[in-house]
Amino acid sequence: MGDVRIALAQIDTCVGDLEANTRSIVEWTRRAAEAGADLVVFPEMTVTGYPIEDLALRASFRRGAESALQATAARLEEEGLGSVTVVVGSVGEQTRREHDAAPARPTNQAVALRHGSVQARYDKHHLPNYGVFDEFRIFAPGTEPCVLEVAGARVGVVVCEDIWQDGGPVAALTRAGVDLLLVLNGSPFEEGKGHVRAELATRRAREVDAPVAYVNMVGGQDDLVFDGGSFVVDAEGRLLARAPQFVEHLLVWGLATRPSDDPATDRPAAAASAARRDRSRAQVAPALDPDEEIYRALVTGLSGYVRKNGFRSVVLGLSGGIDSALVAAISADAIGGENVVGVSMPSRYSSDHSRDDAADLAERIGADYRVQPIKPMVDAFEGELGLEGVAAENLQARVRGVVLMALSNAEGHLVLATGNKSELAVGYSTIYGDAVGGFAPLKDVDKSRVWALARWRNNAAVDAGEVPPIPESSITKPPSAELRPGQVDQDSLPPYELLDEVLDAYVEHAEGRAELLARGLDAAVVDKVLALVDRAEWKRRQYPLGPKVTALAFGRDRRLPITTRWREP
Ligand SMILES: Nc1ncnc2c1ncn2[C@@H]1O[C@H](COP(=O)(O)OP(=O)(O)OC[C@H]2O[C@@H]([n+]3cccc(C(=O)O)c3)[C@H](O)[C@@H]2O)[C@@H](O)[C@H]1O
Ligand SMILES: Nc1ncnc2c1ncn2[C@@H]1O[C@H](COP(=O)(O)OP(=O)(O)OP(=O)(O)O)[C@@H](O)[C@H]1O
Ligand SMILES: NC(=O)CC[C@H](N)C(=O)O
Repeated sequence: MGDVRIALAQIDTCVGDLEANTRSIVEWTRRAAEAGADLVVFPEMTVTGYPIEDLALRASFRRGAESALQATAARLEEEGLGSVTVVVGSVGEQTRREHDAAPARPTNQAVALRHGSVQARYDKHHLPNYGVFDEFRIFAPGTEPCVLEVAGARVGVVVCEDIWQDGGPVAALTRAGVDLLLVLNGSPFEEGKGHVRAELATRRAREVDAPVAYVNMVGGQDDLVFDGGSFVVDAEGRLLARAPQFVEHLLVWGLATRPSDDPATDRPAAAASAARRDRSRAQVAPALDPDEEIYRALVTGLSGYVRKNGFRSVVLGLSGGIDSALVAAISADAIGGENVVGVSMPSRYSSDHSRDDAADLAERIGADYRVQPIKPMVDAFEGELGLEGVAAENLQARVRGVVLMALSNAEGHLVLATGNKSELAVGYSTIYGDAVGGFAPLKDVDKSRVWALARWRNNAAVDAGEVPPIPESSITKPPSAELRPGQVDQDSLPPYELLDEVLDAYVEHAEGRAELLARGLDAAVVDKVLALVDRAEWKRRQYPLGPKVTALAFGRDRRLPITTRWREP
């Protein structure tokens, strides 16, 4: 047996775009073939995109995916790529037993294509059903392991969650003996997850006593961001190759084995670690700094959402504050500053510096900057309705929401909501006001991190010899909604540093009041924050979606009843 060249095609698929996804499979297989690959492996559910949620339950969708898969096999052969073994993911159907009256259930499938036909199919065994995943609802689990023969090597195939659980297919492959374990992944990004994936791969590599090739998808899909970062570890878990994060990439690596009648061991020679060594000089992309990683995840999430939903531009209100400034900078990095419409909407309480900072920011990022005073509109509403207090304050935010939605309707921009995770936690936004929009880039970023990301982005610009996008005063000024004279957030909220500490314990770690007090937190602060968080559940449910970047994002990760009388004792 000679060298087996393996290509990990880290691509960006779009859910439901069978045509584009399969075109991409052919294109990246061509690149892999040019790089001399015997085997090219794509991410989880390549043909359909991931996650497909209840599309899996539509027979018409499953038929469409299967015919796209068959057409891809034929096209690969027609284009002279048939000798490469191509492993892709798709939606499959459970093999039905004879006399089985129940309709076949969908499966999350890996499929090996070669010479124009399907060589093997593997159904994912372990279906994740926690956090953002609901795979038990839509898929039936597989029961059989899968081993491919590629250029004389035995290649085991599993899908994502299969390596997160003990037993099942990895145990079966250990018994069967493999030279390589392939893992097709749709593993959503969250802070620090790279280490977890590497540890898991190491564990499974040692278990099967063979290298593990882990290929992950890249790109944004609704509230999920896929960061790529595909990699290969050897049988001891040492890193051999790693793709960069947040970009499509082809990672090529060579597995070399000695002849199959290895006398050094009585185990199947193909599975013996002594019979394997890595001869590749594949690249190892450097790991990213934590702030850069999150910033780039946000950029990827936003650009994916904009592009895949057919938008070309975004619109947002520029207040001169840090949240809108950071969202504008992320937008400029995602789709180009010229596609960002920033609107300053001064009210009677807007300070001069907030307008200057908004204009300065827009100039720095090259945005389409507009000024739309809202005073006449607010006055008209106030006069007609006779409003005062909170009702009058919120009117300003609501008029701004109307202006942004009007620009969206008239010119086709996606409206961005600028709220951050801390505000979302305590309901500190005006519903149907600054909470309007289609996408909320900072939804999973707490206020402390908002400042850190702004500083990171500005420093990165300085390092690159560019103009920092965010005006320094937007970073240093005290946060204010400017809904009444001299208002600052800290009139009604604890300092953000303290607020974020309480939120981290209560929301992210689901600690109770007693545990919070045991941390030494002030009882009055704890009681206030918990009451605000509990009361704001309904507001969060109506908030636009935004990219998940932490272990626990509001939305699918944290599902609480809105109507509940439970309060922390
Ligand atoms: N359980 C429930 N189910 C359905 N609806 C419920 C509800 N509880 C209240 N409501 C509704 O919610 C309304 C109150 O909510 P809402 O109208 O939003 O108003 P509200 O939450 O009372 O006030 C908005 C707060 O956000 C602050 N803010 C506003 C704008 C920007 C920023 C910022 O810094 O970014 C901060 C502002 O200073 C104020 O403290 C009620 O009138 C009621 O209609
Ligand atoms: N004068 C304004 N002109 C345009 N948009 C505004 C204005 N004031 C508020 N907004 C919009 O409403 C959002 C809520 O901002 P607000 O100033 O109330 O609080 P914030 O959370 O501190 O946000 P920021 O840090 O962006 O100021 C802003 O991010 C911005 O999109
Ligand atoms: N698609 C999957 O099976 C992903 C599940 C796995 N726990 C991950 O987050 O990577």
